[in-house]
Amino acid sequence: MRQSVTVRAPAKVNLQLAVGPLRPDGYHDLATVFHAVGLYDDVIAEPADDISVTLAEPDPEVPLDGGNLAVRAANALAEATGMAEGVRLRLVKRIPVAAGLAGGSADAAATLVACDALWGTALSRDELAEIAATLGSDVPFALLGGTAIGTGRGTLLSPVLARGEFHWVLAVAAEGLSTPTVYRECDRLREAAGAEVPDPAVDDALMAALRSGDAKALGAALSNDLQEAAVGLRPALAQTLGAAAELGALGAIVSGSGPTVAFLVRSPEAAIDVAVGLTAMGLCRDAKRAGGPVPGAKVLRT
Ligand SMILES: C[C@](O)(CO)[C@H](O)COP(=O)(O)OP(=O)(O)OC[C@H]1O[C@@H](n2ccc(N)nc2=O)[C@H](O)[C@@H]1O
Ligand SMILES: Nc1ncnc2c1ncn2[C@@H]1O[C@H](COP(=O)(O)OP(=O)(O)OP(=O)(O)O)[C@@H](O)[C@H]1O
Repeated sequence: MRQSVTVRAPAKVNLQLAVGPLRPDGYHDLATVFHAVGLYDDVIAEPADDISVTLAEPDPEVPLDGGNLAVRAANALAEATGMAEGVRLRLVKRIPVAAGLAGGSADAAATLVACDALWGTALSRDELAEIAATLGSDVPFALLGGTAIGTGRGTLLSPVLARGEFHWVLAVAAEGLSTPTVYRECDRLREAAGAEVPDPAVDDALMAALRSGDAKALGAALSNDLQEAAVGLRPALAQTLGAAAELGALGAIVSGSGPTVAFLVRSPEAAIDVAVGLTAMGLCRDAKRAGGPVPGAKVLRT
């Protein structure tokens, strides 16, 4: 048996997030364009008698019991394969928690890959993706990485060929937002407006921008149906989004359920300008630079 496996777990932004009506099962049908970016957690897995998790840096927001998404992933893989092995998981968290960047989902996907290697279960990517979908709507994409269209509740994926690399600045807020709360607020706003909610569809202009690698067109095409709800719950986000033009960004969008705001910029140099500007204006707790698209959960070392 292997001694230790380290897997890299990247964050994501949603370049588009179109949200359909509330379904009877409590989820919403989506048409989303996921995009994995170069901001990573590391999941280090070592053989053990039972399944446990520790953090490289203590963080009271991250549970250390069976509620941790990495532990849930290890349990789900053990159950699906009949494995009696344990694992000691250590998380090096760099992705901010409850930030709309799918950090917990990234850890879950990376744990599936790590335990699959450690336990020698050798499941196919499709088999891992099936287990991933039981853990959360963002987890199958966290396995796949790159850029992909997500439909259904976000678990039906089709990869997109994006030309070139894009540069991002992620403006991290001081406090997270709960994903179900943001979806509920979106439903409430829609009900109050009384308009019919159309079936979600992927935007052609966004797809064309990705295919041609046109960052300016991509900046103009970014969209998120959860943005109004996230701003309603966290009004300060309006100011952060509003700073995009002044800072020379090509576009800005709330990432997923927020509250992180993702700024698309022209170059790594422009990313430094935007990060410095956001910090100087006091608009975020932290401004993280990242490029993308990048591969999903991937073994770094064994
Ligand atoms: C906002 C996004 O990050 C965009 O990619 C995802 O849709 C959320 O994915 P996630 O955090 O993996 O979400 P899950 O753990 O599957 O679901 C948490 C809650 O979010 C809401 N939810 C999630 C996905 C979806 N398609 N519709 C929903 O309404 C539901 O209230 C659900 O109970
Ligand atoms: N390994 C983990 N890392 C971070 N949070 C975790 C983890 N396991 C469980 N959680 C819990 O999950 C909640 C959501 O955290 P996460 O960082 O995944 O949010 P998010 O990025 O907003 O998710 P998403 O974008 O997928 O909706 C946190 O409040 C935390 O208590």
